[in-house]
Amino acid sequence: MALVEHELMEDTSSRLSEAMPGDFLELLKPRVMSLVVFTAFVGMAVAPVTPHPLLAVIAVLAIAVGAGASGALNMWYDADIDAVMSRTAKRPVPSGRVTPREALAFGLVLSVMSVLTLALLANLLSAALLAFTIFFYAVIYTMWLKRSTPQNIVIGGAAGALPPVVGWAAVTNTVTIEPIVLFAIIFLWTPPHFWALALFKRGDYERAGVPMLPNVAGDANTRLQIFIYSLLVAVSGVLPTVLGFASLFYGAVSAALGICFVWYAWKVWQDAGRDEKLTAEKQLFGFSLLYLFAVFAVLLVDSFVLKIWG
Ligand code: HEM
Ligand SMILES: CC(C)=CCC/C(C)=C/CC/C(C)=C/COP(=O)(O)OP(=O)(O)O
Repeated sequence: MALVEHELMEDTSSRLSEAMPGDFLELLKPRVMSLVVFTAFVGMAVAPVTPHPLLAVIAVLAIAVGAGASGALNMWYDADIDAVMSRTAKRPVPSGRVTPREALAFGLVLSVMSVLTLALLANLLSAALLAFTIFFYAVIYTMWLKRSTPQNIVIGGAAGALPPVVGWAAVTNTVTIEPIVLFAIIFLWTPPHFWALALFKRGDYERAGVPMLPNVAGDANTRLQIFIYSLLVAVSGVLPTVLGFASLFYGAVSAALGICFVWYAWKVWQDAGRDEKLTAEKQLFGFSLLYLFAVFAVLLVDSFVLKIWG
């Protein structure tokens, strides 16, 4: 009888679910991580070396797997808050398609594999940086900052900004001023990128009890901070030219994109409370994605041209 009771009370999370491969793919946050991996690739491609093509492919794959793994660990830990937010409720863990144990094991195994791959096939510096990035996002941001401070995104943004540094280190075994500038661009870009979304997903974060800036500091304060960060984004975007590792062409394009970024942020600041559909906020979020992709894509083409003709 006792045995039957024990079996009935057994923790069902230890059983394997009937998850499909697509559910595990979703744990990797593929859409967000595609841009993360692109920035890592650009960090690698602008480095003043010509790595063996196989090393470059393996390093990009390792960073992609590490980024995805950190997404799986984030979804494992955040299942409780994801369950109450409309944007995230259908994710594999809160919807029960993947058990928490499976998500945790998946995230841990992929993290170890990605770091070991860089350590064995690239170098220890890039492996340590990747391990630190995964740790920073999965532990420091997800388990601590996200639930405890409205500055969560500002500090946590360091994790999202590190991939180009990892990419650069994988092929050069160094960290110099160039990848630090790429880090700065993404680091300063993260608050306007995320707070624009937080303004139109405010209800979600309120329900989940997550202290995102709009819920804690209020609407007007968030809009002003978005505007200030957007000015810093525009300035950081031209630094590669100012510091001499990108051309005037890159400088002109990134300056134009930076002015557009400031313009969208200005509209968010000025439109405060006037538009119920929050169009300006949605436009700024969309433009933030285009901005980062475009700045890194132009830098990639620029460095390619400079390497050939420079
Ligand atoms: C701590 C830093 C960051 C936070 C908190 C954050 C937050 C978010 C959130 C909540 C979304 C909406 C995702 C969804 O719809 O499920 C999003 C979308 C997105 N983010 Fe970020 N983000 C951060 C950094 C980054 C970085 C560094 C990149 C790329 C370099 C990035 C790229 C994207 C992309 C591409 C999307 C659109 C995804 C889609 O279309 O579904 N984010 N971000
Ligand atoms: C190489 C490597 C390890 C890269 C990691 C890069 C990184 C930290 C990306 C963060 C992007 C992201 C999805 C943030 C979401 O925040 P959230 O978790 O609060 O959003 P959610 O509500 O959508 O889960």
